[in-house]
Amino acid sequence: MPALFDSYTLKDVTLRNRIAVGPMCQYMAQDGVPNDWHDVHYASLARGGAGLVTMEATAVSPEGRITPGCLGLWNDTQAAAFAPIVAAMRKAGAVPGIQIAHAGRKASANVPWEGDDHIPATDPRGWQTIAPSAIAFGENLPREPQAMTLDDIARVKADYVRAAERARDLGFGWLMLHFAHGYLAQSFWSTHSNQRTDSYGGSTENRGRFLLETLAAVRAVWPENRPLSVRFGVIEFDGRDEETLVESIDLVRKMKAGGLDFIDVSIGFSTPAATIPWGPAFMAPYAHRVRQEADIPVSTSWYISEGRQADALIRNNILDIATLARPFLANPHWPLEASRALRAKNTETLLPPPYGWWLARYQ
Ligand SMILES: NC(=O)C1=CN(Cc2ccccc2)CCC1
Repeated sequence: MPALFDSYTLKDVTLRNRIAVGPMCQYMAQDGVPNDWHDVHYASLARGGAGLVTMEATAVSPEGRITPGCLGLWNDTQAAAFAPIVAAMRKAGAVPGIQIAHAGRKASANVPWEGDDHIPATDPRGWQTIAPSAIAFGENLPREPQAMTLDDIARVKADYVRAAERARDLGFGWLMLHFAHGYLAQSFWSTHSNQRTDSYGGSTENRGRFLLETLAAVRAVWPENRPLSVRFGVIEFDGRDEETLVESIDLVRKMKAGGLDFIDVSIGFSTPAATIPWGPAFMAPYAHRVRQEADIPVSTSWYISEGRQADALIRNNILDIATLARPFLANPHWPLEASRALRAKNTETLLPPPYGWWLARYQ
């Protein structure tokens, strides 16, 4: 029976435990370049003992950023600044992961604590966004995106490939494509946002095309022996959940056939008219359903916060990995808290010696 502090091996990568730090936008970059904020943030998360630390949504192009403060991996200056962060995460014993992303019609926004809304068209900090169709998300993100041409689609796929190559060459051990949360890839899948009449819109096959083509293009350059995952919104909580789940699980099967190794199951967030059933580990049942029906290892996040809760999800084979995000903002050493709750005997090795040696003694 697997447990939270068991190792996990996928392809040639082994995580020291089943705990993953999920990607969390920091919005602290300039021109997409990592700086001392990211250096300290990611090193401290890795030193906290998690098996996998996935860096935040990193844009594959300038217009793919959610905000001007997002990280990017579209040029060599950015790539060079990631190198010491990857090294620090590895040195701390975590597998370094990264999420590469394009925000689509949710791009060109102010950071959450400065409005969490679209930058006005008159403000030079913003930019014209692109999406499958010229349909705005609404509410705090009212600006209408430009409908993508087939050339735009080809370019963005190529941008994903270039970012994946840079992540590969930087030595990241785990790559996650951001196919969730109403951003570009999710917006091709959802009829809330995709009303194209060409081969990228209409049928489920057409709406899944951008995701499958992008996955295939990235798979071709991402090493076969390193896990390739996606974070994908399988449900919208928009009143059509069963229909969306069935279609989404079928698309996950196609992604697996296309070389996907792992999926982090999340929410579509394609419409402001969603009713999210917030609650303890509320996405775990959906993730488990994807795991069983698409026969692929899964993680999920969302309101997983306690050691025993996370351990139960692993022990009962609900999830293969437990992804936590905000609990790690509150406590980068969350795995220590969990190991104490579970009376695990790994404090000595969980944290680096300057911490772990003392914490394992003189209780
Ligand atoms: N880059 C991402 O995937 C982000 C996801 N978020 C999770 C979230 C979504 C909706 C409501 C609460 C939290 C917050 C902002 C950035």
